[in-house]
Amino acid sequence: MSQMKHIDNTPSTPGKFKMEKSPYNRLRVHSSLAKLTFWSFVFLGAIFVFFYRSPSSSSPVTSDLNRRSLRTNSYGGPAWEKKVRTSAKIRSRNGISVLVTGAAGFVGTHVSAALKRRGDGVLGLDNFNDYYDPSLKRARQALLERTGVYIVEGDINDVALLNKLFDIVPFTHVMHLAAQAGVRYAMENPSSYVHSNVAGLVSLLEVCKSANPQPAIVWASSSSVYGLNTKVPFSEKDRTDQPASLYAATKKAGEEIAHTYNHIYGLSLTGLRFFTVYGPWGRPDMAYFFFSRDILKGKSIPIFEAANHGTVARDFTYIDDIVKGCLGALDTAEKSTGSGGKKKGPAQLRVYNLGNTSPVPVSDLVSILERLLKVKAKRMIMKLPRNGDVQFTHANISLAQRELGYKPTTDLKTGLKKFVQWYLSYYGISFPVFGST
Ligand SMILES: O=C(O)[C@H]1O[C@H](OP(=O)(O)OP(=O)(O)OC[C@H]2O[C@@H](n3ccc(=O)[nH]c3=O)[C@H](O)[C@@H]2O)[C@H](O)[C@@H](O)[C@H]1O
Repeated sequence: MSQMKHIDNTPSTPGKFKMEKSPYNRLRVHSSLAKLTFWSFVFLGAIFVFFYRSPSSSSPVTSDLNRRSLRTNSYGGPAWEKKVRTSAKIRSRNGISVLVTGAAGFVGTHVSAALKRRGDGVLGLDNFNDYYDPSLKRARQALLERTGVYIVEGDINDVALLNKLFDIVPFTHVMHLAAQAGVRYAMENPSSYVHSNVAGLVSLLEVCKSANPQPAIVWASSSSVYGLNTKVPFSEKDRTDQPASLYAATKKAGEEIAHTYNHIYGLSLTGLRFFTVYGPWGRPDMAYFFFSRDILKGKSIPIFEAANHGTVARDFTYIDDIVKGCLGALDTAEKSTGSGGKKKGPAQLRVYNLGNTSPVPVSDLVSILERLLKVKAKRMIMKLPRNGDVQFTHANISLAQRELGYKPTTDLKTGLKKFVQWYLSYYGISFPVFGST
């Protein structure tokens, strides 16, 4: 303490000390001090105004990113590294080690659990944002923890964290499922789509390209890239240059970005176009999920229809079928060819539809839910809003069938029954629902 005082009182330069001795200088010093104090206040005032009044600091983008806790929590230390290593440890012959981004998400949880079950090493990464109820994500995390999968809490835009993970584990594969999902929400919060689906993808690929060895990457694209395409069923060869939502546009951008990283750096990249995936542990922002909630509550549900009472339909695909498609893509992914950020030869670049090949009108989806929940829905027929929805989706899956061994086996009725079973038990609703279907 006394030492501190001594340091504080010591003039920093001998010259300053000398100045204090002349009365003239003292006067000058006082007036300079007054000036200094005045300008300090002006400066502090300006800082206050900048940080608390600036429109950019309270802009929806900044406040939204803060609110949605996209920042990486602290990480590091031997205990943390041990958890990372243990989770990613391969436990079967010919197993792979996979970094699963978006592991606390719907598809991420199911894929992580399936990989772990067959003995692969799995490390999860998720930012636990609040796009929908984070407690559901925490429940999925708890589920995965029980199977031995650790989820690192962090954002895919955090390059330092990603590099650290690759330093600790030489991942053979990345299953990239972290994304801003939802077609309609893109009009409310466009920047979150750019943040996760474009910037986040680039930061992940930047890290993958420099990793040694480079991993093979399988990632989630979307059926929405077909946009206004009217040729059915949708084939991978069809045009995808007419997206109907910003969500679709960012997924399409992802496919082009994948092409670039494959071309320049020799990264092995496989994009999977998921078709309206549903099932237990699903996303509450999706229609089948909130329809179930609102039917049980006796609330009316908006059912979209196209012009001239046209049917709106989706190729709803059950989660277990999607998981098989993801594993098929991982298992057939060839190695990346680059090293040290340099391409050494051509690498695999693939895109597949993962759908069910059987579109169902949304009104039929509601009828199935009514039977399962034993409650009549209050239907409110509405015109399909012009906010990104397309009238129908229908996947041609012959390419995935041929090359990934993908073969969906669950129809909507069977899949929704499993969903409703899970929904009632998860939310503790006791209800004599089953038996009649
Ligand atoms: O395949 C995809 O790539 C996308 O699938 C999913 O989008 P969608 O197919 O639009 O699913 P979802 O919202 O459940 O609406 C289902 C149906 O209900 C209709 N719908 C919807 C809301 C409503 O209030 N009323 C209604 O009729 C609606 O018109 C639609 O016909 C994912 O959310 C998206 O993240 C992405 O992965």
